[in-house]
Amino acid sequence: MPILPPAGELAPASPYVDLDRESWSGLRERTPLPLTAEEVEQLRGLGDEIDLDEVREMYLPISRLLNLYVGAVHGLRGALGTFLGDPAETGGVRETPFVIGIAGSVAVGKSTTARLLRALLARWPEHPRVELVTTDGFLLPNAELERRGLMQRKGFPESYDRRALTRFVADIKSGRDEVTAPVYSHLVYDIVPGERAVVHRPDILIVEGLNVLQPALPGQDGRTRMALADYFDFSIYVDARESDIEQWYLARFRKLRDTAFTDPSSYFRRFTEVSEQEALDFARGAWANINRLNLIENVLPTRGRATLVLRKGADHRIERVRLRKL
Ligand SMILES: Nc1ncnc2c1ncn2[C@@H]1O[C@H](COP(=O)(O)OP(=O)(O)O)[C@@H](O)[C@H]1O
Ligand SMILES: CC(C)(COP(=O)(O)O)[C@@H](O)C(=O)NCCC(=O)O
Repeated sequence: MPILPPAGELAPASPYVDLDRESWSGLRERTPLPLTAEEVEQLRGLGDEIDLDEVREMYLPISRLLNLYVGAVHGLRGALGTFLGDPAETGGVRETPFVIGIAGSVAVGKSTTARLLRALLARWPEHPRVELVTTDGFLLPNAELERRGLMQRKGFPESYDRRALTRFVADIKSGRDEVTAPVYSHLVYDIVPGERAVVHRPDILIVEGLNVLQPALPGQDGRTRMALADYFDFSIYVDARESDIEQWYLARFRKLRDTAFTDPSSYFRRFTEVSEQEALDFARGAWANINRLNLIENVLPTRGRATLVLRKGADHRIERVRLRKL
């Protein structure tokens, strides 16, 4: 039975506003659609069914909201600059990039969301330079994962160099001209030796990855460390039913078996040489023992921290949107 507050007292306000498709879609107002059907097709990931109507109805309101947030945060930075005196002397707080984190399970479609938002946000004249980085570049190399007994934990928080990832975003946030990150290859399933991705002072930085909303690591000597999310101005959690995500993961594995896995340098090439049934048995195991476990133990518990939760249905269309208002 629900416990009612004593007469005269208000129930605690929910920190979220929950909207269905129709209500959310109306919030795009007159935001123009700057993409064509062909561009959407190029941006969407393998198996992600998003089309131009979905972008117009559900992604344009996100673009409008983020444009308003960027303006508001710049206003706040102006206030901080005024308080601190000459902004140039205080590290130019006004010019700090706006940072967006995008979290969610393996195979939920984070990278499609991130690429679409990058394209939509870059069309606003106020913030044309939008950079996108994925956190996989900060995975420990396979040799190190093996040394630590973590090869079956790829994607779990402990499989990343979390300090380097946080430092990377902190450096961009502090307005450095050029910041670099290691690069991960899905094809060879490892960090690419010697390769670096370069980020040059963007107006907006999008950081996409499984664990971007994880709390801070406990520091030594009782000192508090900064978490990656402490550098975010806005965060998005891409959500869906666990059974739908599993189906998307398996369908993608089947498609990859006919495409990327046939490349001689693919780590998964052996699955093109066994029956589809055997390959899918492996994928089911990887889902159950690695990715589902990580979703339940680490990723899903961070959902409540996101500014915006996009809940997708089995057809990949966003069914509901939850926006943090407090
Ligand atoms: N084994 C693989 N080989 C090639 N590409 C892959 C492989 N696994 C995942 N990808 C691609 O990597 C990207 C990130 O995938 P993932 O981490 O599952 O996140 P999401 O599906 O939420 O974007 C996707 O574009 C996906 O298609
Ligand atoms: C590379 C990933 C850990 C995702 O990295 P992210 O960019 O989210 O940090 C993930 O896509 C992955 O490959 N997981 C390993 C388990 C598997 O092969 O399904």
